[in-house]
Amino acid sequence: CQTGEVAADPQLYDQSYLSPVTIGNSELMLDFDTGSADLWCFSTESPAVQSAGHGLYNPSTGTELDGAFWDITYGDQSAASGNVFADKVVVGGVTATKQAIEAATSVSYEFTEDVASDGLLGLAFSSINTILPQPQTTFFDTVRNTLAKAVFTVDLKKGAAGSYTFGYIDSSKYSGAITYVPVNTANGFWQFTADGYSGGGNNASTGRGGVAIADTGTSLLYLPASVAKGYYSGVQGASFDFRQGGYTLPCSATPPDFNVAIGGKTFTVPGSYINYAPLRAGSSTCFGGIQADSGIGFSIFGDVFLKAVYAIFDDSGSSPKLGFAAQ
Ligand SMILES: N[C@H]1[C@H](O)[C@@H](Sc2ccccc2)[C@@H]2OC[C@H]1O2
Repeated sequence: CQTGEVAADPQLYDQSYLSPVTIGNSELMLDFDTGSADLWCFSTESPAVQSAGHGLYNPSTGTELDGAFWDITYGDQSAASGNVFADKVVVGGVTATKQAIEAATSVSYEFTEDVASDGLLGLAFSSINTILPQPQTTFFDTVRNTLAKAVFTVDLKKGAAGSYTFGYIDSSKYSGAITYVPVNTANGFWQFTADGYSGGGNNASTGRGGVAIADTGTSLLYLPASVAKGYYSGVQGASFDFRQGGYTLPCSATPPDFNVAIGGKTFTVPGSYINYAPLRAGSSTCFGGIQADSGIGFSIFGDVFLKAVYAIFDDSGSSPKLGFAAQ
C-alpha cells in the first residue's frame, strides 16, 4: 500500500503552488489542480517560443497513445492542447507505472509566461478529463487502488511551503475534528454546499450559503456577489474597480476576518489573507482575496480559503466526501 507526501511551494503572492513530479526521466514542477482532471506538461514537442524557460517532458521514455489528443480551456480562458503518452509518474514516492501524460504542443500565453510552472496535475474527477477519443484517469484515480486509503490531503500555507499527501491523513497537520460534507460529482468537481458566511460588513441577510467547489488551482475566493459586496462594505477604502475587474482595497488596510460555515462548523479566513496583492509592484492599492462569483455558476473556494484549513479529498467510501479542519 502506497502513501506519500510532496511539498507545495508558493509562487509570488501565493498565485499558485508548485510541486515536484518525476515523469519518465524528467523532474518537473507542476501546479496541482483540484479544479481540472488533465495531467499535462511542456514537452520536447512544444514550440520553443512557447516553452522557453520551462522544464520539458521527453516522451522518448513513454509509449504514445496512438490517435489520442487533448485540448483544455480553463475557467480563466487559458488553454493548452497536444498529444498523449503513457509513462511512469512519481509524486512524493507514490508511483503510477502507466499514467496518461498529456504532452503540450500548444499552450496559451498565461502558461508560457508562468516560467516556474511546467504544467498541471489535475485532481478533479476523471469524468472531465479532455483526452479524446477515450478519456484517461487522473494520477489519483490511476493510483487510488494501490493507496493505503483512497484519499489525498491539501495543506497550503500563506507565503510558505505546504504539502499534499496521498493515501493518508496526517493528524499532525490539523487541530480539532474534521468536518465532512458530501460531494456532488455531476460536474466533475469536488463540489459541496457551504451553509453561510459572516465577517466584514456582512450581516445575516448576506450570509446565505450556496454551491461551491474546492479548487487548489484558483488563487482567490469567489463568493456570491451579495456576500462579496457585504464583506467589503465593512472595509474602509475598499471599492469595486471596473478597470481591475474586481474589488480593491488599500494595501495598508487590516481587513476583518471572514467566516465560512460548512457542515455546521465555522472556518475563519484571516483578514490579512484578503489583502491579496498590490495591483502592480509598488502600488498602495491591493486586489482583494474575496471576489464575486458572478457568471461562474458556483462559488470557488480557491487558495485564499484553502490556505486557512486542512482539506481532505476522500474517495475511500461509497461516495466522495470533502473534509475540512482548522490548521
Ligand atoms: N482550476 C483553475 C486552473 O488551475 C487555472 S489554469 C492556470 C492558468 C494560468 C496559470 C496557472 C494556472 C485556471 O484558473 C482557474 C481554474 O482555471
